[in-house]
This record gives sequence, structure tokens and C-alpha cells, in this order.
Amino acid sequence: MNHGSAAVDARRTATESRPVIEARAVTKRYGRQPVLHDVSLTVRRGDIYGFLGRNGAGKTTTIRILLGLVHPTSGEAWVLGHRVGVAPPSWLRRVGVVLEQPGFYPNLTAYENLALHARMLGLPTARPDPIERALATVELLPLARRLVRGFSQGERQRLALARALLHEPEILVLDEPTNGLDPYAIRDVRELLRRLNRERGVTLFVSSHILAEVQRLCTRIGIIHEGRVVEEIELTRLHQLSRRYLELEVTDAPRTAWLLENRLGITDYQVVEGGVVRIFDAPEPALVHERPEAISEALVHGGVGVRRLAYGQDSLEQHFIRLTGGPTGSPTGSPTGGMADHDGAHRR
Ligand SMILES: Nc1ncnc2c1ncn2[C@@H]1O[C@H](COP(=O)(O)OP(=O)(O)OP(=O)(O)O)[C@@H](O)[C@H]1O
Repeated sequence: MNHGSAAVDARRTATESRPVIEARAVTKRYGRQPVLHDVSLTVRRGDIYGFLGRNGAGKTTTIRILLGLVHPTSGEAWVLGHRVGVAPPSWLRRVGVVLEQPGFYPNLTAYENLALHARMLGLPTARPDPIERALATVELLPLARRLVRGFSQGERQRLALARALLHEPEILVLDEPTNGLDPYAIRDVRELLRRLNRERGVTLFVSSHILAEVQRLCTRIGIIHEGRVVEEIELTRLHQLSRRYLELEVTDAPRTAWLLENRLGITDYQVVEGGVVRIFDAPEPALVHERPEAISEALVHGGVGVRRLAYGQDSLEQHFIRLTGGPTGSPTGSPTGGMADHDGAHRR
């Protein structure tokens, strides 16, 4: 047995499970105006982290603090194990950034724009050419010699990504990367980001106000509302939240839980407030999805009154709206961004 390599593996695992981006109780005020309150978030290596919030929620401010572009009023930001604003910013070389509305020199070609940036970064002129490689990654190589002036918004966005990828960063931070793009361009950007994560192991931090977009792309989601992170959640957990369930309003929730587990072998359920129990699945799924009366009978038999029985599905949109306080404005973004509110016998 090779103890040395086991130790290295253990060390590597410990390093990899450490957050690569972290905000600890970050607060920001502009003058007297509070913008961020006690924001804490954690991004791990390999995550595609969606930072979701309505317009003005504080996404850009948080991103600027994480990148050291703005100082927090209090709290700490950490990137790749370095305290932002305290450690020398050498870690920035390991981070690629696409901020909103990226600027380019319109009268230079795509290649020339990236060449300027490469020179600023002090990238060595090497073979294979890193500029061509970055352009190829975003499928812009055929437009390399075209003036940026004539680029569509989608092409500009991909060029911004190419620029962020020039130095092959470990982390990409993107502020609303699909803003203003049509559904096809949005899909292209999404697939590109997914590929970067899967094939090159790039950790992604992506802000968005479009719920469906975040749900399609991200593995972990932080929801910010009025300057507070109201939830951080894994996508798998969100899927659970949007599952179809059988909802029962009962006279005795604790006894219902006992009967479900001990008489029916059902463990995939949730007790909600007010004597409401949601059953997601059972060892015999038909029991939940086709024969709910059998459950009701078993409960009545066990001494529990069943006041109401209905199917429901807590869509992600409902969940988000609940957390961020109502459907005013555009919480889910474009028409393509809204999620279906399914049959929803149960609505709050
Ligand atoms: N430099 C500044 N001075 C004063 N207030 C600011 C400044 N920058 C941002 N704000 C305020 O902070 C709040 C959060 O802005 P921020 O840009 O972080 O939100 P956002 O979630 O990125 O919004 P959007 O999705 O519209 O870009 C807003 O109310 C904004 O007006």
C-alpha cells in the first residue's frame, strides 16, 4: 500500500471540498442605503452555482465584492483560499470574469480585441495560439477577422466568454450572461458553459434573474432577495420541491406520520404546518398516484380524520415567488423563463 499517495489523495480531497468562493456575513451600504445584509454563500469546486434574484436584489454588488472591485462595509469574501482585498490579487489570474455589457473596441477584429487583452494579461505568445483556442471554444473562429462593430449581441457575449477564457481560469464568474439574448443564443451559451464545466472542470458562478435558466444550468442555487441570501439549495433538492405529491389535511399529523411509516411503509412524506401532510412516493407508487383512497382508509382506520385529499405540485416558480415576496415585477424573466404552474390542486 502506498501511504504517501493516500496522504496526497486525502489532502487533495480536503482541498477540493473547501469552498472556492465564499462570502461570510457580507454587508454593503452606499452612504446610508443598505444594499447587502449579512450575505453568506458557498461555492464548491465543480459547482455550477446560480445566483438568482430579481432586478436590484444585489447580485452585481455581491459579484463586485467577490472580485475585489468593491469593498464590503463589513464581512469577508474569500476566493480560492485567499481573502479578497487583503491577499495580493494573484488569485485573479485563476478567475475569468464576464460582467454585464462587456465592452470591446468596435473597430478592431475579434482576434485583435483578444490579442490586446492577452497582452494586458501578459500571456506568452505560444503555440497553439491561446486566442485561437479561446475563439474555437466559443465557436467564433470563423469570425476571428471580422470587426466587432458588426457582431450581434449573441456573438459579443460569446466573445466576452472567449476573453474570460484566454488564461484558462479555474473559475468563471458571469453576471447575467444571457441578458438580451434570444432563446437560441441562450441555449448556445448554456451548452457552452456546461461543456466548460464538464470537460475542463471549470467552476461557474452565474447570476441571473431567470428562474428556468438557472434551473436548467445550475447544480446549486443561491437566492438573493432585497440584499439577503434567503436560500442556498442543491438542484436535486429543488427537484424534490417540484415533485408531484398527494396532500392530505388531517386531524392528527403526528399520528398520520406514524401510520404512514408503520402501517403503509411510506417514508417519503413531509409534514407541513396546519395538519397538512404531503406524500411524494411509496414503496408501491400506485398507492399514492392512483389509489389515494386506500391511504385515506388506512388513516381513518387508524383513528385519524381526513378532511381533504388533493394532488399538488410545488413548482419551482411558486417556491421562488414565496421566497422573494410576490409576483410583482419580473421574477421569472422572459416568457420562456416562466415555469408552468401544474395542476396544483393546492395553492397558497
Ligand atoms: N454605486 C452605487 N451607489 C448607490 N447604490 C447602488 C450602487 N450600486 C448599486 N446600488 C444599488 O444597490 C442595489 C442592488 O444593485 P445591484 O446592481 O447589485 O442589483 P442586481 O441584483 O445586480 O440587479 P440587476 O439584475 O438589475 O442588475 C440597487 O438598489 C442599486 O440601485
